[in-house]
Amino acid sequence: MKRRFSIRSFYAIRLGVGILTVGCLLLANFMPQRSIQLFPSKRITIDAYADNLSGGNSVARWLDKSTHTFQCDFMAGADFRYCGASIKFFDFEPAETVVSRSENYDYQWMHTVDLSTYDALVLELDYQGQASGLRLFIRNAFSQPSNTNEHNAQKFIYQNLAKRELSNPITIPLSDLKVADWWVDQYRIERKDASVAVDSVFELGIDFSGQPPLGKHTISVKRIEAVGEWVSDASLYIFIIALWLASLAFEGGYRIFLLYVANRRFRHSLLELKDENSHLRLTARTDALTRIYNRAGLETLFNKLFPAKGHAEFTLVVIDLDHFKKVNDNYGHAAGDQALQVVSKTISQQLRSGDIFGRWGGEEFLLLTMATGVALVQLMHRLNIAVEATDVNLTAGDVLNVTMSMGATAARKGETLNQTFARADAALYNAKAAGRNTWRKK
Ligand SMILES: Nc1nc2c(ncn2[C@@H]2O[C@H](COP(=O)(O)OP(=O)(O)OP(=O)(O)O)[C@@H](O)[C@H]2O)c(=O)[nH]1
Repeated sequence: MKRRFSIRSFYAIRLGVGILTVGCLLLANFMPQRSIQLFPSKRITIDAYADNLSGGNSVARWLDKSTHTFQCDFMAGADFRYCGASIKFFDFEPAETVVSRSENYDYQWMHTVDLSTYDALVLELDYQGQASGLRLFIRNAFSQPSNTNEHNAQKFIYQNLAKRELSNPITIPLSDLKVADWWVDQYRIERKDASVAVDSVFELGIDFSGQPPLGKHTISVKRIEAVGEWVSDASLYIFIIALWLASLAFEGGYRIFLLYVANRRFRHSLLELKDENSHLRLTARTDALTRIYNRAGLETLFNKLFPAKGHAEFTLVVIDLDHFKKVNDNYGHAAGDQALQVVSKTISQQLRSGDIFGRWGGEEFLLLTMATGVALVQLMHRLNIAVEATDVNLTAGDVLNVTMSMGATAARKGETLNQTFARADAALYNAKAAGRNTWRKK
């Protein structure tokens, strides 16, 4: 299996993730802020209003609509003096954007803006007058069954702006905004609903904090913008941590996978070695021509049985093909080989599973059998008859029959292989002397 990753690849991945981390941090620092211009805009109306709408004497009027400059003329009369400008959002472009509420003004709010993904509001205002400061206010749609459509019942959020701040653009973090106490009191808002929300803003306004001094005050609303980061610090850090965790998890997982593969390969080669080993052991003990035990194989087994533990427990039989030289001389060596193969197969077929049969060398075989007495006699006869009756069909087309002579002897207690073998060999000699194709026992 081809390895796609090496340890060096992991270092490369770590370096890549490191570079990506630094890149993200730099990008987050140098990336321009995300912003939305709320004012001026074509899809808004800005209207100036004052307490003369509710029975007071203060009036609001536009001095210059093109610069959104209006004047509040506070006059005594109302219990609570007010005057300001209100910006409302639309999803279409209204015919007129700069209006006065006293002129046939429609209160319905048309469209909401979600500012919750921003961090701050930036305001540019101009103020001429004797008040200590102005107030930015926001109304966010607040749906309670009882007050769904009532304009004043919508969540009122504000921040006071000191007069001295107004000479420059002011940045008001959204987290600095407050929910007005009067709104909470008046509408008996539960504490869980009394927190700042800017997800459905439908009105932004500039008016006065507290009770402003009587007289004329001039306000120009130049610009209102919401600004924020493209990616919050929290998201950025979560992303970086997730990136590292993912790369480390990948690395860990892949290392485990590599270990698993290496382990499997190791186990596989171990099995192969085992197979090879047993194959070698088998070949070392097997005769290449006849596929029965060879001399080494027989000796290994005989070493466990000799010196003989008991008396006449088993019989050792030496088998020798008769006049085999003639077979070779008359039919050729290859025919002799074929005869050896056929004879060893024929003998094997006559044996029991406990019998040990192998080629001792040349045309000589050894058989160690548990058969003794009558069983041995029967076996010996059977073997002589079977071999004699088996045709050796030579490749050249000739059919050959071979015979064999056998010498058998029972192993005596304490005897070595050589001692038993010598007696069996003497018995074989007797069989040969008796005319061959027979067996003798000693
Ligand atoms: N084809 C072949 N011949 C073999 C092999 N091993 C031994 N021989 C031959 O077997 C013959 C054995 O001959 P001898 O020992 O003289 O005995 P024999 O001709 O079988 O006669 P007796 O044993 O007296 O019956 C020799 O010609 C060997 O060359 C072998 O692996 N293949």
